[in-house]
Amino acid sequence: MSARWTSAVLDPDVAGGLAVARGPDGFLLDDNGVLFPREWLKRQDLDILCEHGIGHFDGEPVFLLELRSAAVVSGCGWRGLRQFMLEGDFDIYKLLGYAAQIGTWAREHRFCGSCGQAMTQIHWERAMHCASCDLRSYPRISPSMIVLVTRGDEILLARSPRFVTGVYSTLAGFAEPGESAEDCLVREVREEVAVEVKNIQYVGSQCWPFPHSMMLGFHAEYAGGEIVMQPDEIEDAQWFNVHALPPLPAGRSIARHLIDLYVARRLGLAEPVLPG
Ligand SMILES: NC(=O)C1=CN([C@@H]2O[C@H](COP(=O)(O)OP(=O)(O)OC[C@H]3O[C@@H](n4cnc5c(N)ncnc54)[C@H](O)[C@@H]3O)[C@@H](O)[C@H]2O)C=CC1
Ligand SMILES: [Mg+2]
Ligand SMILES: [Zn+2]
Repeated sequence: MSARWTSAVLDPDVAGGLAVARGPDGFLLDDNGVLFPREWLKRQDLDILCEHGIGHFDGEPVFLLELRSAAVVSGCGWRGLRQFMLEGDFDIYKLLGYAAQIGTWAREHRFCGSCGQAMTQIHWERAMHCASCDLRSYPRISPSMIVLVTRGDEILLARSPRFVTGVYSTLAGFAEPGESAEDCLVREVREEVAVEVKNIQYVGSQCWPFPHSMMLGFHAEYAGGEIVMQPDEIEDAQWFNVHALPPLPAGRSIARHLIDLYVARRLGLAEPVLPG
C-alpha cells in the first residue's frame, strides 16, 4: 500500500480502467510508463494467460494482463521488476510488485493441487476456487528472516554467489514449518556462518516480491563462535567495521535499512526510514 496505490479485488468482467502487462521479460512500458488504457492494451497482439483486477492507482481501477509469452508492441519495451525496485517511482514499484505476486500465483494455481481439475477466479476475494472439490488457493507469501548481527563497532556481512560482484549483505533465510521467527533466525545464522546470537530485536518488515517473500527484519548481538561459512550458500563472510564497509545492497532493501540504521545509531547520525 502507498499514498497513490491500494490493492483491491476487481471483477475483470467489468470494462474500462488501466492495465499493466507482464510477460517473461517483465512489464510492458512506453514513454508514459507501465499503465496503459486497458481496452487499448487488450486490442494489441498479446498472448493473455489470465486477467486479474488488482487495485486502484490515483483512484483509477488497475488490471493485470498475465501473458504466456513475450510480444512486440510498437513503441513499447519490457523492463524487469528489479529495475523498478532499484530506481524510479516507488508507488509504481509497489503496484508492480503486487501485480507480479498475483501473476506468479495465478500462473501456478490454474489447476487444483488436490484433485487436478481447472480452477476459476473468485471475484469477491483473492482466491482461485476448485468447483470439483471446493478447495480455495490464496496467494503464496513466504516468511523470511533477515538479521544484522553486530559486535560493537563491527557488523557481520556475507556474500552469496548470487549477489552482484563485491556486494556484502545481512544474513537471511526462509522460515520452515514448526519454527517461530526467532527459531528461524537462530538456525539460519548457525547454518550460514556457525555463529550464535543473543538479544534479538525486531526492527521492521518489507514485502519482497522476488517472487513472494515477506521479509521480517531483526537486529541481534553476537554471542559466540568463529565464522564457518556454509558451502554453496555463502561465498564469503566477514566482520566489517562501521567505518570501513564494503559495497552494500540496494537503497530500498530492508538489508540496507538494517545496516544504515545500526551505523546511524553507532555514529550518532539521523536514523533512516524503511521505505514502505
Ligand atoms: N529485501 C532484502 O533486503 C533481502 C531479501 N532477501 C530475500 O530473502 C529470501 C531468503 O533469503 P535466502 O538467503 O535466499 O534464503 P535461504 O538462506 O533460506 O536459502 C535459499 C534456498 O532456500 C530454498 N528455498 C527457496 N524458496 C523457498 C521457500 N519459499 N521456502 C523455503 N525454502 C526455499 C532454496 O533451496 C534456495 O536456494 C529470498 O527471497 C531473498 O531474495 C535476502 C536478502 C536481502
Ligand atoms: Mg540465506
Ligand atoms: Zn479440486
